[in-house]
Amino acid sequence: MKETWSSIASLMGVLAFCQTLLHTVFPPELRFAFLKLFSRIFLSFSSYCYFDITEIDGVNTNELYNAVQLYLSSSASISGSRLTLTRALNSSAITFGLSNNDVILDTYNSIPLLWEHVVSQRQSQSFSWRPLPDEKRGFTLRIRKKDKPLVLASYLDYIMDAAADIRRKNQDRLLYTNSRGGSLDGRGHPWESVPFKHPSTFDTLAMDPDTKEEIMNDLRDFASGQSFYQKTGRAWKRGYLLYGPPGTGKSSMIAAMANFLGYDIYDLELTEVHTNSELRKLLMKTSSKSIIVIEDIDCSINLTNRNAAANNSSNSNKSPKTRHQCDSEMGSGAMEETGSNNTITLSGLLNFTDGLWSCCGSERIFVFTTNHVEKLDPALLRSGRMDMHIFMSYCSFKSLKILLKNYLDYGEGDLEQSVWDELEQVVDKARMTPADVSEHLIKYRRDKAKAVRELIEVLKLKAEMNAGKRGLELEEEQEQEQEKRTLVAEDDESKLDLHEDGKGLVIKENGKMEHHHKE
Ligand SMILES: Nc1ncnc2c1ncn2[C@@H]1O[C@H](COP(=O)(O)OP(=O)(O)OP(=O)(O)O)[C@@H](O)[C@H]1O
Repeated sequence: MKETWSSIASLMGVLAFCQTLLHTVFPPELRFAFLKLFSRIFLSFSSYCYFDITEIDGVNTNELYNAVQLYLSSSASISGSRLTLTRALNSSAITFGLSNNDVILDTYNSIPLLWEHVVSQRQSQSFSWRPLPDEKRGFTLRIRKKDKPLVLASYLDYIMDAAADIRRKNQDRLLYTNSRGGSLDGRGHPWESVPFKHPSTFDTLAMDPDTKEEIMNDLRDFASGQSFYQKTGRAWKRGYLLYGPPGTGKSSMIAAMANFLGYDIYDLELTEVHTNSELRKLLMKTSSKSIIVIEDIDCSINLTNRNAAANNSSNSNKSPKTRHQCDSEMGSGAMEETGSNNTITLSGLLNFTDGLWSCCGSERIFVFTTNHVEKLDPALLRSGRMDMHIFMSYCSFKSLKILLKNYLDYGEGDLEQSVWDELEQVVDKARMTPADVSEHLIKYRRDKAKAVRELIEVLKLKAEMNAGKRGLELEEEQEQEQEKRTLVAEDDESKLDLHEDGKGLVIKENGKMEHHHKE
């Protein structure tokens, strides 16, 4: 035993001596050159080539490194045996990552690719304006030499796109508002943001399934249409007009759109914007992949103009009216432009949505909502400005089925056919909004059978009321028609009739006839 230890000690001594000799005979520069030469020879005989993607490129952060890290964190790579877990700021999702100096195999178009996460200690820095992390991190991609052109042409782009998608999905979406009277926050941003957590999706939205499918396809085409918009030279934007009575799901539709595409929402409160240049600044500060919403467009423009006019004339300090006040006060000339440069006008707004500014930003969706489509200026409705007009209607039978599924978990077979028939018969006539139906279902949701029974009763009552109202309206219309006819008849009699009968001018007034003979 003692002999073994003494031979190990003497071996170590010899090794230490050799190392000192090596360091003295071969200075570091020579050793480095030798290693380089060796690796070149190795690479020229190897059938693989290697790409290093370092975290920090010089002093700049390498975007590709972050993208690869995210890409490798996607579910496909969770099969690795040792992974790191992270949760980023502003995110509710946990992502997986490759551990230090671990490898993972990926395939792209059936080509095998090996990724290694290389982490080494950084040599201590003497002085730097921008201190670098202690660890030097990077990814090394190993591919077969013959696959190199294909990988370089599309694999890296594919990774960048996939990473952007993952980033969007992981990151909580934000809801931006400009309700600070146009002032900037501490960091000079005109928008305030809060995490956007509206749970509405196209699945929960109660509306005609065909229309829903059409809208979803339209959104899909838009989101994946970069090359189409580039090829045709059109601005990459799309406008939707949502109209219908209050409570039919316009706001829910916007939330569903945002959740479907993973876009942020900018809720543009026009009553807080006072000039066209303010509006331009706000729009310029929106990011791509976002939905810019202008709710109650009829009220917003009207209010601003009216306030501006009031301020100009009396310089009074009136507080802005709410949308609901506006709703009840709306006159028909809502969309008039003031023409003044200092005031936000319809044309100012339309100029932006028309694409004059779109050269500075792309992939934006505009959504305008209104409860009074008939009051909108035709300029706004012109095709090209609003690409799709979506009517959000009262609760139909198809919508009702979705609400019953959402709130009571009742599917086709869960209710007797006679109940479905009864619901189908009254729901259109009742003209209830999905909001009212939802309220009702929430109220009785603990007793599902009662909820349906009560709903049928309410629908019937509303249908009867509507029929009665319609009856009264019809009676009123008939009376008015009759009155009109009487007036016309009376008017006919009292009408002044002038004509020539060859002998002279004949004047017929109130049934009496007078002849004025020619001289
Ligand atoms: N089509 C719908 N599908 C599912 N839920 C709906 C629908 N319409 C309304 N609701 C329910 O009613 C509530 C109010 O609806 P929402 O605010 O989307 O209507 P709106 O048309 O935007 O109303 P307003 O014009 O008053 O803003 C929603 O939170 C949702 O629960």
